[in-house]
This record gives sequence, C-alpha cells and structure tokens, in this order.
Amino acid sequence: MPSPRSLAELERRVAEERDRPAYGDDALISCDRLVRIFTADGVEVQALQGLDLLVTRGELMALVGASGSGKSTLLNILAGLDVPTAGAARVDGYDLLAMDAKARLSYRREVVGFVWQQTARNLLPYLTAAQNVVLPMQLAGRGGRRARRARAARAGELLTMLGVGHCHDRRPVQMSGGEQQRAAIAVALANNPSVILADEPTGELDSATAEQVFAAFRTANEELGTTVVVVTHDHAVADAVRRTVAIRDGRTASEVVRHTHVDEHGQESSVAREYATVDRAGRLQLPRDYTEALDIRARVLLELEPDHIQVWPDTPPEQPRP
Ligand SMILES: Nc1ncnc2c1ncn2[C@@H]1O[C@H](COP(=O)(O)OP(=O)(O)OP(=O)(O)O)[C@@H](O)[C@H]1O
Repeated sequence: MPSPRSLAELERRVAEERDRPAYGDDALISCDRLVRIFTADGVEVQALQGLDLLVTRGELMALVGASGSGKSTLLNILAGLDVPTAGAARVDGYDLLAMDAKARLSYRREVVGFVWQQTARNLLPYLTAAQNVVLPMQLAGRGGRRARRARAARAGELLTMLGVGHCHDRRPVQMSGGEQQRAAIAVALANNPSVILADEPTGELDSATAEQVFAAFRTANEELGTTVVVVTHDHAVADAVRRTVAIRDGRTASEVVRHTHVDEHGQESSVAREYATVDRAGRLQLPRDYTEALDIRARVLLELEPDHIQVWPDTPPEQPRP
C-alpha cells in the first residue's frame, strides 16, 4: 500500500502529466514516430523509420541528407500525396493519416503549396505565368466577375513581390529556369497556404540564379508569414536558413541552428551550433565521423554527470577507461 505522502506525490505527477501539452501541440507540422514502408518486388524498404520532426509556424527551414535517406518520402507525406504506414503526422490541424478524400483535396489545395525541382513540373506550358497562378485559385472555388478580378490582381501582386512581374504574360518557354521557379513559388502561394514544401527547388539552377530563387522563398516567408520547408543539397541554401535538419536512414539525426551574434562593437556575425536530436524514445544517433574516430561499434558506456552525459567507447574490462 502506498503511503499517503507517496499517493499525493503520485496524484501530483498524474496531474502534471495530464496538464503537459501533447507532443507538437503548438507546432504547425508535427511528425511523431513516422514510418513509411514500401514493398517493391517482394522486397521491403523502410524509407522512414520512426521520424520525429516539429516545425514552428513561420519558420523557414531546410532538410538535408544523403540520397535515399527519406527526404522526398517525408515531403510527399507532408504534401498529402502519400500516406505513412504508421506513426502520426499533423499539419495545421489536419491529421495526415485520417483524412478522407474530400479533406485530402482541400488540404492539398489550401493548406500546402508545392515546388518541385523540375521546372517543367511546376507550371502548365500553355498558360502564361499569371494564368498559372490564377489556376489554383479557380480550382479552389469561388466564381463571379469580382472574384475573377481579385484572382487576377492577386496573381499580379504575387509575381511582382517575387521579382517576376515582367513575366506576367509569358509562357514558361519564354522564361529562364530561375524565373520559372519564382513563378512556381507564386503558384504555390496562390491560395495563401500555411506551408510551402519545396523539393530541391534550386537543383537545376546555377548558383547566382539559385540565390534569387531562395530569396523569393525568404520574401514569401517574411512578407506573408508562410512557413517554408526546403529539401536541398545546396549548401548555400542550407547555410542561409536558421535551422537545418539532417535526416539519416529515415530518422532525424541532427540539426544546425544559426543565430546572429552582435559583439560589443556592434559587429554582426552568424553563429551556428550543431545539435544531435534525441527522439521521443530517448534514442540519439551519434555522428558517423565520431563513431569511426573512436571505433565505436555495437555499444557504449554512459555516465551521467550533473550537467552532461559522457559517452565512452566499450573497452575490455582489463583496460582502464580513458
Ligand atoms: N515508391 C517507392 N517504392 C519503393 N521504394 C521507394 C519508393 N520511394 C522511395 N523508395 C525508397 O525509399 C528510400 C528513401 O527514398 P527517398 O526518395 O525518400 O530518398 P531521398 O532522401 O529523397 O533521396 P534523394 O536525395 O536521392 O532524392 C530509398 O531507399 C528509396 O529507394
């Protein structure tokens, strides 16, 4: 029988647990132990292996990782184009595992915008830039002449804001790759989505053009408050955002957070700090170069200190630890 004191303690703990916000409660995007298994020719591929990710409303962040680590799989799930095998994923209140066809359609039209790497995939070739931007607004619904004028005005405003107002009446073939991508961002923004997801949006562009395209994402983020998640191999893009999350083997492995430091002379510099992520089960992925440097293989020794944890390579018992 628990003593009255420990019962009171237990009640206090239960109340604390109950009042604590659920995981990702205040995040715009929350992925909780997300799993996606593909089966091709009888072979199972675990593209996502319990991935946790939180993205705050208004963030501009990048996802990086080796080829095959699961970035596109994650983006397709967040875009509502694919459904996870297990886990939980919510975007702006939408439960991505439980949406019916109608909810999925309105989610894809109104909550997320998408920009693909291949410029040709983003714009319809027989429509002008402005017509391309108007199209998602038309598909989302409201008719009438006033609505038509409002749609045309919004298309013009978005193109101008992203620096491609001069492409208003041009078809994609009459625009450069960078102009096409900036027009594609305007298309993605047409229905004022909560988040824009972009898969290697600068992958086909030279570095100067890539910079202009990235600046357009930043403009969307700063002027409209749109959350932006960019999958990229481009270091210039990954270094330009405040938070870069690295995915390894279908899980978030580490993240780099940058902030601006102002010294006593008013001199500004960017400070980057790399964190290893700890998942909801307490698992931590050690960076491969660290494990290789100390020849860490199957297990490590852990020691809890007042303000940190020490991780030691497993050494034979007769050998003293360093
Ligand atoms: N439709 C599918 N059927 C079977 N396997 C798939 C499918 N889509 C992805 N995969 C596999 O899932 C894993 C993750 O793929 P994904 O495309 O998400 O990686 P990625 O990080 O985006 O890679 P890249 O940078 O090359 O685009 C890979 O092993 C891939 O072969």
